[in-house]
Amino acid sequence: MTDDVAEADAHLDFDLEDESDDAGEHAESIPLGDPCLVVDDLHIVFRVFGGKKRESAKKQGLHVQDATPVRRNPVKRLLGAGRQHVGAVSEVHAVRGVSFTARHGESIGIVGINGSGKSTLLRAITGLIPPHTGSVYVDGEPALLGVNAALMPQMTGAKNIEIGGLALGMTPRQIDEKFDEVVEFADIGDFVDMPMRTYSSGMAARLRFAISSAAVPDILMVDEALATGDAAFKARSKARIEEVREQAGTVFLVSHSISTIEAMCTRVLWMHQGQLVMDGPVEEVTEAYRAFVRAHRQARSSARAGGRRQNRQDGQSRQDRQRRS
Ligand SMILES: Nc1ncnc2c1ncn2[C@@H]1O[C@H](COP(=O)(O)OP(=O)(O)OP(=O)(O)O)[C@@H](O)[C@H]1O
Repeated sequence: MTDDVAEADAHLDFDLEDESDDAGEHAESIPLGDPCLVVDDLHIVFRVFGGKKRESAKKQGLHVQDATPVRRNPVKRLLGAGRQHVGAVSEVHAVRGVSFTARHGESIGIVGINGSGKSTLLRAITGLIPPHTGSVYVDGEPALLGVNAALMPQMTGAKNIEIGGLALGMTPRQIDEKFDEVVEFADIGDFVDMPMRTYSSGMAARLRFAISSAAVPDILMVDEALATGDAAFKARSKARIEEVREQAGTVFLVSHSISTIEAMCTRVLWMHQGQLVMDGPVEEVTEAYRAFVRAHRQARSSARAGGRRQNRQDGQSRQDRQRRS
């Protein structure tokens, strides 16, 4: 663990106490295969136009700096008039020097407070975001259809199963064969013929998970989808994750629910302020992460109590002064 963790700011937001249906369960370790993914000193930097993201990223302790101004060709500048962003260009260093190796058959949880870089790391592994520096070597095809992935909200669930399946490299025939299974797994019933924008967030997340795991991918990425499901869905998801691992696939699971991570993973990566602060067996990392979260909750509530005390004292002194004058 680095000093960064000890210095973490008070911008914390997570569900540590959501100990749910899967509390107390543990994923079984299976013999691991060869490495299937190597992440080597990976850095991801976003260029941000205007000040809003920059301020929120700064609050989370991320490294934000002014970027060198982009010189635009004068003709393009004129053509683009009215579409230019207002405010300075800055950079958010969302992933900072992350390195690790994953093996076939591993189920790896990624934990960390909001804005620590978990989703960015997943998206970089799938190739959705190019590395600023460093490298990602993948053996196999990662499937990422987490809750942030863009299926088409205006299209029906059925059409999205087709699009999602094609995006994952399935043939139209394979999609046809898997169709009923996906609908049943997602438990969306007749909603399959309704546009996805009419779905509850839970239904949409379940459908994404069902699509992304339909083809038993080499690397399955799951970003929070399981958090929105009920006990039965979680049990089905767990079985699906096991199936992927047994067929020598690798699973990455981002979740704010420690009990879900404990139930479904065999290894945990803890991200903080874009860095990998701990990488190890589930119990070791979740114990340290729980302690970190509790310490910061305590620090935050003491700071709030101190603030209230100070306000009361200030109010009292004001009243005293008014009485005297
Ligand atoms: N497209 C983007 N442009 C600019 N900054 C971004 C972009 N995507 C993410 N960021 C910033 O990068 C940092 C890491 O974000 P990321 O979504 O990876 O964190 P996270 O750990 O997944 O957070 P959460 O738990 O809230 O989902 C945040 O400060 C975020 O504001």
